[in-house]
Amino acid sequence: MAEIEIKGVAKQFGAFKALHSIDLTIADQEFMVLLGASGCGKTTLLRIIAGLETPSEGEIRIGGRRVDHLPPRSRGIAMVFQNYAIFPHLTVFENIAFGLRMQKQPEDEIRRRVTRTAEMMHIDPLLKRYSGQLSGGQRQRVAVARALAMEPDVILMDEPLSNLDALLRLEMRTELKGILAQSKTTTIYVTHDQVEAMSLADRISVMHKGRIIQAAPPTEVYAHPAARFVGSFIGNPPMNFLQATWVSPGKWMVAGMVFDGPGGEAVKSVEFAIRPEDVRPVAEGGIACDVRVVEPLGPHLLVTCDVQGQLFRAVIDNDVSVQAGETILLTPLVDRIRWFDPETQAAITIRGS
Ligand SMILES: Nc1ncnc2c1ncn2[C@@H]1O[C@H](COP(=O)(O)OP(=O)(O)OP(=O)(O)O)[C@@H](O)[C@H]1O
Repeated sequence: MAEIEIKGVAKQFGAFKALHSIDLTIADQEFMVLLGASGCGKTTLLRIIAGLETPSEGEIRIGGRRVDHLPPRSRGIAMVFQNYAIFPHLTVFENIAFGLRMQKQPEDEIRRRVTRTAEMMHIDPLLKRYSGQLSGGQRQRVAVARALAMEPDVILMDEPLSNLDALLRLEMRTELKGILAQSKTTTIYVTHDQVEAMSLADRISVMHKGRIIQAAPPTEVYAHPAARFVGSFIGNPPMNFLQATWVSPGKWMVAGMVFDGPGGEAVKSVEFAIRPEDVRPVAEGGIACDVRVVEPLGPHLLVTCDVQGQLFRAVIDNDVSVQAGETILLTPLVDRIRWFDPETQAAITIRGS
């Protein structure tokens, strides 16, 4: 069992606070992705879990055992990093065996584990090759095989696919998902690529300025962002936000249309949000959108508009005739509308949404 518990973990670099009291529990065998823009603290959190960095505050437990005072080698983890430290002068076999030799495992055990993980990663025909002669994708597999050969409880990965070209990235992503699901390890995977995060994760922790803003399954993060930041970071193009004005309890005017929204005394102002794919063109009664740019995206059109001085993007079917300079009417799918508090930026939940 390798549940990972992170409690109140903070990290200060001089006067700069890189992490603010992080609380996160990753279940045994869960695939958790840390997602966020450059500098949000993902790598720092991963390095603290690995033991390569000491937290300024907080505790870390792996499988119930407190590890934050233990050296990396005693934590039962294996790591795969962006510049995956494959030794070019060693064969693939010796690269995969590297950690096992450090652990002084017996020779027949080393052979068994190297062969098994090489088969798993489809690099068994390459075992005798020198790693310097491999392609980027093959080197990447060697790095993952080396981590898996340790049979760790936990694998930590920091942008492991970022050096690969787009097609190889896609292939490796699919393979990694399958292999890690079989291997029964608990995985923490750092990326700033939201597509990678969505496709791999059981849960995504969205980080922003040293905090975890939301930790939830990918579909939940996408459909129900807990904060404005999450909606604006996840999704390509991201969520649209429009100002709303109060009409009467539970009714809000948004760009000339009235919608049911948050009610109650406490709600004084709200922001309306809708994903670009959750609007439909209508002949009358929609939000008036002044079309600025139309971009064909294969099956869809990306239409960038101005709505009363606010940027609004719509993804609509490519059989709709629309041109820059026109005004079109778009109506949002009512069950996809989300509301945010402009002050706290937190999502306001209303019944049924
Ligand atoms: N050793 C250090 N000394 C001072 N500041 C640091 C140190 N390491 C990281 N930081 C700062 O802490 C913040 C978080 O860095 P971190 O590397 O964790 O971000 P990240 O989200 O992984 O970004 P990236 O995707 O660019 O790797 C950054 O502002 C970084 O400049």
